Amino acid sequence: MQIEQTALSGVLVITPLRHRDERGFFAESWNRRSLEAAGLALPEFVQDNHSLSRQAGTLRGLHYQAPPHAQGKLVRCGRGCLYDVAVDARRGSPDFGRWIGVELSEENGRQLWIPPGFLHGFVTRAPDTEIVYKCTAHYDRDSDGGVHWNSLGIDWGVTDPILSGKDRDAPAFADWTTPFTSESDA
Ligand SMILES: Cc1cn([C@H]2C[C@H](O)[C@@H](COP(=O)(O)OP(=O)(O)O[C@H]3O[C@H](C)C(=O)[C@H](O)[C@H]3O)O2)c(=O)[nH]c1=O
Repeated sequence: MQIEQTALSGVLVITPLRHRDERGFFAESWNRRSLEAAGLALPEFVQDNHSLSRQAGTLRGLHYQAPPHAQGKLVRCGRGCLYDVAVDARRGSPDFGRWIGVELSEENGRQLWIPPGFLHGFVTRAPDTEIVYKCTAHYDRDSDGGVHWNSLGIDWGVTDPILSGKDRDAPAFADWTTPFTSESDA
């Protein structure tokens, strides 16, 4: 397994080892003991999510859950290809408002660890793309929120994505008050 830092402190790319043979491959997509042996102790996960987006150019984001329901997410692409984006939303952070994007695909097997306190979104780069991700807090509809995808200068590679009504109407980052007041509050 490989663990790589990104330009955002705390956001990591984790790539499990794939054991390949003539049938295909086998990989341990999640193994707490292996990560801890590599010096990475992630919080406990309590919920797994799975969504399918039928068309390329589908954008879901930028989403968060406010404290005390803030979610850390370990994201991977089970089928297809997507561009996954994390934005630091912690007002106390030197990276506040900064973003990174990573291509996750069934081919590259990469995973993105996004700690609580970050906005999360992705845009699909292939039809019938499936995302699966582990969350450190349960879904809480009342603390679920969003920021407009096109209000942070993120280069999504699309100009007219397929969006939910919620995402189309989300507030711009500049007009939004983050609920994450410091790293400890995330
Ligand atoms: C997130 C969630 C949603 N739902 C229900 C609520 C709606 O009836 C339906 C679709 O929800 P939504 O439109 O919020 O789904 P996405 O647009 O994929 O939202 C997700 O996309 C971004 C990328 C994320 O990181 C979040 O996990 C989440 O915000 O599933 C649940 O029952 N449980 C859940 O955990």
